[in-house]
Amino acid sequence: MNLNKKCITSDNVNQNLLNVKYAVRGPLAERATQLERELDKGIRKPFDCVVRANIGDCQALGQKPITFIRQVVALAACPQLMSSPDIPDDAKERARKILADCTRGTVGACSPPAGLSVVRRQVAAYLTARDGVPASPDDILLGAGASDLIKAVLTLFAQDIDGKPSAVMIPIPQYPLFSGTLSELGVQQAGYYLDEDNRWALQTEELARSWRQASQTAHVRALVVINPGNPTGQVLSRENIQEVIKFAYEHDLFLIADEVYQENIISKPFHSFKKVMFEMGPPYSQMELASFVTCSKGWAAESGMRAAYVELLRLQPAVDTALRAARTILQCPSVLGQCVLHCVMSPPTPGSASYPQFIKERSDIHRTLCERAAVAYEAFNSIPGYFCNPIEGSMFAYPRIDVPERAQQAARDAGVTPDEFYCIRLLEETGICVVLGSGFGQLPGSFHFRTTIMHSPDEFQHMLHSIAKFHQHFLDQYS
Ligand SMILES: Cc1ncc(COP(=O)(O)O)c(C=O)c1O
Repeated sequence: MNLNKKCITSDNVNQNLLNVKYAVRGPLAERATQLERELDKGIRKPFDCVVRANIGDCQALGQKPITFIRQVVALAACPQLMSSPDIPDDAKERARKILADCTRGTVGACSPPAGLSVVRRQVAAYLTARDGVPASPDDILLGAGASDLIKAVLTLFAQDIDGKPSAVMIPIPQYPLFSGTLSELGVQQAGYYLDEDNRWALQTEELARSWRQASQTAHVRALVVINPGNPTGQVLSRENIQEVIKFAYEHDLFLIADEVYQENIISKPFHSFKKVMFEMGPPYSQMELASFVTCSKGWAAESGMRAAYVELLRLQPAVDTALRAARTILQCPSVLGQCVLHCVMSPPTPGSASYPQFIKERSDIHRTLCERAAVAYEAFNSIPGYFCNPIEGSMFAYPRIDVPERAQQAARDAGVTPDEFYCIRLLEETGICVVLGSGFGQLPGSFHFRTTIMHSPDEFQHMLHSIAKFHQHFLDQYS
């Protein structure tokens, strides 16, 4: 073997991997890390610290974990704590209940690949209460976060048919888990634009346009909807969901409903796709559906625990078997993560020992979310050249920015897109790290960035103030 010659190179590696992009942790985030190191070394910058506004990870921004969840996890991991007088009885009961379903009563042993039965039953009970339609634990698969499960479901479409590639419809803007995973799998993306001038509504004419265009070269197989939206923060109305379901029915599309922000609701009620499908009755209530919820979001915000579920409805048994066989190879999702999911699906109820503290913690988190959404909306819309839709759900603002023509030219000269140019300048001059709109997709000629809104009040105010000041300076330079 010639050791100077690599066995695997960019020419012979799986070419799909070379196309994977995930802007949330892309070059801008890497530069932010570098800037932090430079600040640590005492190198002077126009700012004192880097503000991470790129990731939707609430605990990374200072949100405290829910005590009940952590007590159950601690007990499950270390049952000796059962004798502790400091932990309430309902947390102990919960841990005992979960451990009773673990092999030999330990979270150190693998669960079945689909997840512990006790957890899947709890998910089904939660869904039954949420939708008013019986859910079955047999339709639930647990995973290491929604990312893991979404990838598993998208893999089902990585198949050419009669020599024609498959395509999956995704919103633009979208969370780049979808575009990145489809690139990795070699599945075509059929983007449909959300209507920014109409609170990011999902227009069926646009779905039809996207479908027609993609159908010229591919078999369009599935339709992804992210509701509440990331990065767009809209919550779809029931009527809008009905239109989407009808569209999917008429075009033989498998529905993929990413509903991970269903508990991050600010100003508009959330309707699950499943509930609306069942309310519509046959034939819509008989369609295939995959819907996802994760512990990374909502009030739990336990991203590091990597726990989520997918509910899979009316899959052909052979497809269900194939998907489950593929999941078997991965052994099982983290059993501690499954404990978190159990708590999220069934939090303390009135009358239980943990309830008062739980309800306070959960209400504080929700109040913070609503306050930040209102502040961000006001602040962004008060900056000349900025436009931001109301943030109805999720935990992001996605303002549109008028980038002056001279700045667009400067960006072209620098070989970057105008939004990248803007975001790099913002980072270098203020230390604020956002995610450029190109990472999510945007109408050609429009420019955005996404920022998380879950910072502490002081940091958030400082951030909004710095962005406004930066923008004025940018305009002075390029207008
Ligand atoms: C819309 C959307 N879907 C899925 C995910 C994946 O979440 P998880 O942490 O459970 O993998 C995220 C994470 O940010 C998201 O924003």
